[in-house]
Amino acid sequence: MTTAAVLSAGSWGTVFASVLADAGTDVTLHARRAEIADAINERHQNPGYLPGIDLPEQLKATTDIEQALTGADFVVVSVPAQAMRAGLTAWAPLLGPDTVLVSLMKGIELDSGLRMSEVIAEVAGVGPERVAVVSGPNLAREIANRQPAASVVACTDEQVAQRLQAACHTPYFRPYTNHDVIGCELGGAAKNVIALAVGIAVGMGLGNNAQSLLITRGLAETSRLGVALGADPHTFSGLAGMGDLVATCASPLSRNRSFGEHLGRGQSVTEAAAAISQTSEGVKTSEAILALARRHGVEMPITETVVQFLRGEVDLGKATALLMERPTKPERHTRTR
Ligand SMILES: NC(=O)C1=CN([C@@H]2O[C@H](COP(=O)(O)OP(=O)(O)OC[C@H]3O[C@@H](n4cnc5c(N)ncnc54)[C@H](O)[C@@H]3O)[C@@H](O)[C@H]2O)C=CC1
Ligand SMILES: O=C(CO)COP(=O)(O)O
Repeated sequence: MTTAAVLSAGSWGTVFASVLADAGTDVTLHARRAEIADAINERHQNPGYLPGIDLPEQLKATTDIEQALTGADFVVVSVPAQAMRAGLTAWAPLLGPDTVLVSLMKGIELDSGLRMSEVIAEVAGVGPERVAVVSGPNLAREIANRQPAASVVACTDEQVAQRLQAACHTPYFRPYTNHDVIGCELGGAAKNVIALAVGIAVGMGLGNNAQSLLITRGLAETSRLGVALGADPHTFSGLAGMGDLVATCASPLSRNRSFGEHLGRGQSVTEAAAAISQTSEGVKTSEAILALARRHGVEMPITETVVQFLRGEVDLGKATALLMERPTKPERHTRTR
């Protein structure tokens, strides 16, 4: 039987662990707090993150990281992107020699500009063939309710991707394999920044035309950066690109979109963070993506405006003007700029 450890028991970690359990994988979920592990083991619930959701009875939880990691075929990491390096540095000595590490995270590391799979490979000292990524339109609460969803399992090693695909395929969760790790990860991280922008527009009372503008041009600037980083451009019209962007930007369940809505209604970044209370990766990842774009000479006007607004350099009116009053241009260039 395939075995997996999932670190840790936040929204998506808990739900993806449930998907693995429903797919017949033997899963241990690592929780930092004993009351979460107890609630999962005794009542099959994680009320702090997923109130009212019944988790699979076969899903086990522990606060003992060694117990979680020992013998795991897959170690699935789902913590805030900026906290991942520190966490994995502590866990790395406990990993088995053949363990495959799986990232569920949709963020870029702020200091280094590295994607999560790159940080994992660096910290764990493993090659890219032992690191996989799961990314797609996967709002945790919908999947917790076993509503149909699809996702992408990306790895440079097709056989590893297929093993993970089998380990998480259920009647309600349909994973596709993909070899384009760069594109899948960038699509997941960048859509959080665009979801912030869409949320801001919604909070300002702007309509569907403005939201569609941000989604469509957001995808265009994401694709430009992706191509510059070596991604396959087709990935951005797939589940991990357009698919995730549309689901996140359209859904009130998205923390990033909701965070943006608070900002668009005039709240500060601190007030919005307090109101959301869960991970909104786009806030810090916007800075990381803008730095990457500048390094590669790629223009990302929406991301740049989100960053300026989050820094308090422009207000809502100026941010809107910055985007709308840019010099006009053809919709599609063959160059990256
Ligand atoms: N929630 C969702 O619908 C989805 C989330 N993701 C991604 O999964 C990753 C994790 O997100 P969620 O599980 O939703 O976040 P969350 O905020 O619900 O949970 C974060 C988890 O990380 C743990 N953690 C470990 N070190 C931490 C630290 N230093 N600071 C704070 N928490 C720490 C927390 O205890 C908690 O269990 C993010 O990168 C997110 O973009 C991806 C797909 C869907
Ligand atoms: O990644 C997600 C859906 O695919 C979840 O988005 P949020 O992190 O904005 O809630």
